[in-house]
Amino acid sequence: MSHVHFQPIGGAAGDMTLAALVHAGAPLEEVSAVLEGLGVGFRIAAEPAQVNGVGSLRLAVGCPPERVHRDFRAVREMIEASDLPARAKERAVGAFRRLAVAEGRVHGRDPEEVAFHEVGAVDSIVDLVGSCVALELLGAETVSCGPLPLGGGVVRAAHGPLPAPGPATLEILKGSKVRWEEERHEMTTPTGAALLAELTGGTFTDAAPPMTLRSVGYGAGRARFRGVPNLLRAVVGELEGVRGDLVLLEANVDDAPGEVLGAAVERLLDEGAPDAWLEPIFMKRGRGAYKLCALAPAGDLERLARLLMRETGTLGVRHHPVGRTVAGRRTVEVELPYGRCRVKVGTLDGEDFIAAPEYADALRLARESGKPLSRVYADVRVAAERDEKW
Ligand SMILES: O=C([S-])c1cc(C(=O)S)c[n+]([C@@H]2O[C@H](COP(=O)(O)O)[C@@H](O)[C@H]2O)c1
Ligand code: NI
Repeated sequence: MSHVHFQPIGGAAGDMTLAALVHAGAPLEEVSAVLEGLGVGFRIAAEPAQVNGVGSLRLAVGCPPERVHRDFRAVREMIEASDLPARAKERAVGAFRRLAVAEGRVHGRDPEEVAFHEVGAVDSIVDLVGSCVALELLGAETVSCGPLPLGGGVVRAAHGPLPAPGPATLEILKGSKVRWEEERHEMTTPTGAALLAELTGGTFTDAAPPMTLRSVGYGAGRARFRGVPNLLRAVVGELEGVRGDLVLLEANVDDAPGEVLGAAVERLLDEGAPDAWLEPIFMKRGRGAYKLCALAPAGDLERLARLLMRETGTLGVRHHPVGRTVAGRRTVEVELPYGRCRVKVGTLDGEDFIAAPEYADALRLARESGKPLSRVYADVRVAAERDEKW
């Protein structure tokens, strides 16, 4: 299970977050391809930067002039109607909600109707949605972040000069631990604060969980600070060991056809259950039936239990917290004469113990090359050994 810990050394903004995740290994072309599905016109330029000698990435988002009114309601509907992975949608909408609620409080507006100015809207959509997609590409299930730094001085905004930190930034961070730095610059923007507050649930701490380090990325800010490098660092790692963050949902069903049960399993998986399956059982008086089981992240218990009831018609769902011992894992890639395939490598106590070809990639290669799936698996394993990927 992957975890990303952000260190907001010089602060955080939406573009710095996306830049740090891309620099840590999330492929920008894949992020852009998913964003194109939203139908907003944009360009992203990624330029390598040196901040106090540290190699990093700086992103610039541009967009053609557009005449679309984008308030929170419109942005939310656009994200919800998209093909983004369920968790990326939830995270992105949650971040926009925090931004809209904060702006609404500052400017005395209904959050639903807070307008994101056209150019700023596309910028924020690319930064926020892009970061959530990048987290999916890195497989990040959990995120932590150190306390965000707040600078000072004045920033130029659409309505004139504003005090830094922006009033919206402070609204978003109410209830969260922050850090004050003696810089006459804005260090954390409303967009950066909203995204990181959503990803961490508003708890900012330097205490990252123990992990096996996989990659590190640096997102560069634009201003030059006197006291700290203007960088946001993303540290990506694998958590391993005992975890107690899942709940097992179970329901015995004896009156639903197989297609309905199969569809329920698919929906549960699509909606964020890490696993879902059916077990044949015998109920009272020897009646054959199925037990529908799903693992749910603790925070999604109610939503997934309701989904299970709606899909199967069952009137109740049992749930139990489940502990699990998990291995660390990372994804590598191998090149075969007929295409590329990802390989999941499992680690225990820092040592690799298994390398498993990614089923979806191997199946695609088998279909494209006409080779049996078992042959593709064998070729992938040989290539992984040959290239010392594990
Ligand atoms: O334009 C508006 S309404 C605006 C409001 C605020 C408040 O804090 S309220 C702040 N700003 C500043 O605009 C830039 C861009 O912010 P992003 O979050 O989109 O990166 C930044 O300097 C904000 O402080 C604008
Ligand atoms: Ni504002």
